[in-house]
Amino acid sequence: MTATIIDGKEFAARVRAKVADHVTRLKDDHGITPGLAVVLVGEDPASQVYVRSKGKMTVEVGMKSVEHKLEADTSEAELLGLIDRLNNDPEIHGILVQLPLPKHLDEDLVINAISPAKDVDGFHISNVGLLGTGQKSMVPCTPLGCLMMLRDHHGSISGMDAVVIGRSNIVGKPMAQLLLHDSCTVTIAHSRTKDLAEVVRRADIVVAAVGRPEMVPGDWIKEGATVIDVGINRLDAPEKGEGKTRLVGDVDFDSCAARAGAITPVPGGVGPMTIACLLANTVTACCRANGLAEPEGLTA
Ligand SMILES: Nc1nc2c(c(=O)[nH]1)N[C@@H](CN(C=O)c1ccc(C(=O)N[C@@H](CCC(=O)O)C(=O)O)cc1)CN2
Repeated sequence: MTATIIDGKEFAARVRAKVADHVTRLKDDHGITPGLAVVLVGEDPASQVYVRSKGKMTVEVGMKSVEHKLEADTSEAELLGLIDRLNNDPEIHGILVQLPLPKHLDEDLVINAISPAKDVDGFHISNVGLLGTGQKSMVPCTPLGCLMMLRDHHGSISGMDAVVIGRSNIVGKPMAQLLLHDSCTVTIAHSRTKDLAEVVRRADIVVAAVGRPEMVPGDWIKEGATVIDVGINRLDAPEKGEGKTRLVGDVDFDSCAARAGAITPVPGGVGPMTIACLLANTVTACCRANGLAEPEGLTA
C-alpha cells in the first residue's frame, strides 16, 4: 500500500483562513480584536523561531500580537507579575508561555498562574481536568491539530483502535482523551510498555509522540493504518554539508508509508497545525470571554 500523505501545511493554511474569517466578523460585527500575548524566557534558538512564527501568523489573521521577551535569568516573581498583568488586560484573550522554561523556573507554577480562560495552550490544571471529564475546556494545540487531521481524513474515527505512543502532559495524555471522546478504543503506550510492536500492530490509528528519532519501524504498522507523527527531531546531516541538520519524526517515514493508509510527514505534518490551533484557540477564548458563539470546526 502507498500511503496518502496528510499535508499539515496545507491543512494549517485552511485553519488559519477560517480563523481570519472569524476575526473579521468579530471586528466588523462586535468591534472586538482578539489579542494573543506570547512570553519567551531566555534564548533557546528553536523557541525563538516558534515565537517569531506565532507573532507573524497572529498578525496575518488580523489579531493583536504582543510579545514579551525576558532575560534567561528572569526571576519567578517577575514572570508571575507579568502573567498577572496579562490576566487582567482586557485586550488580551490568550496567554502562552513558550516551553521549555529555564531550569530555575517552576513550569507547573507558571502555567497554573495563567487565567484558565486565557490559557490558549490548554496546559492549566483546570483545563486538564475539564478535558478529562469531557467538559468545555481549552484544548492543547498539538493534539487538537492531530484530531482535526484525523477527523478530516476519516470523517468519523468512532470505534477505531488507537495507540498513542508517549505519555506527556502536553501531547500524549490530552491526545488520548480526545480520541476517547471521539469513541476510539485507546491505548497509551510508553517506554515501559511490554511488546510495543504488538500493541502498535493492533492499531488503526498510531500517534507517535515519544521524542525518539525514527523509533517506529514500518513492520509495526498494520496495513492501511493512519500514522500521525508528532516527533520533531533534529539530526546531523553531514551529507548535506558541514554543520547541516535534517528533521525527522518519531516514525521511520519510508517504511511506515509503505504500509500505512495515510501518514503525516515531518516537517510539514503536525508541526504547522500546532500554531494554527493556537490561533483557533485564541479566537475561541475571545468568543467565550465576550459571551459570543464559538467558531464552528475550530474546537474539539
Ligand atoms: N507553550 C508551548 N510551548 C511549546 C509548544 C506548545 O504547543 N506550547 N510546542 C512545541 C513547539 N512549537 C510551538 O510552540 C512548535 C513546534 C514545531 C512547529 C512546526 O511547525 N514545525 C515544523 C518544522 C519547523 C523547523 O523547521 O524546525 C514542521 O513540523 O513542519 C511549530 C510549533 C514546544 N514548546
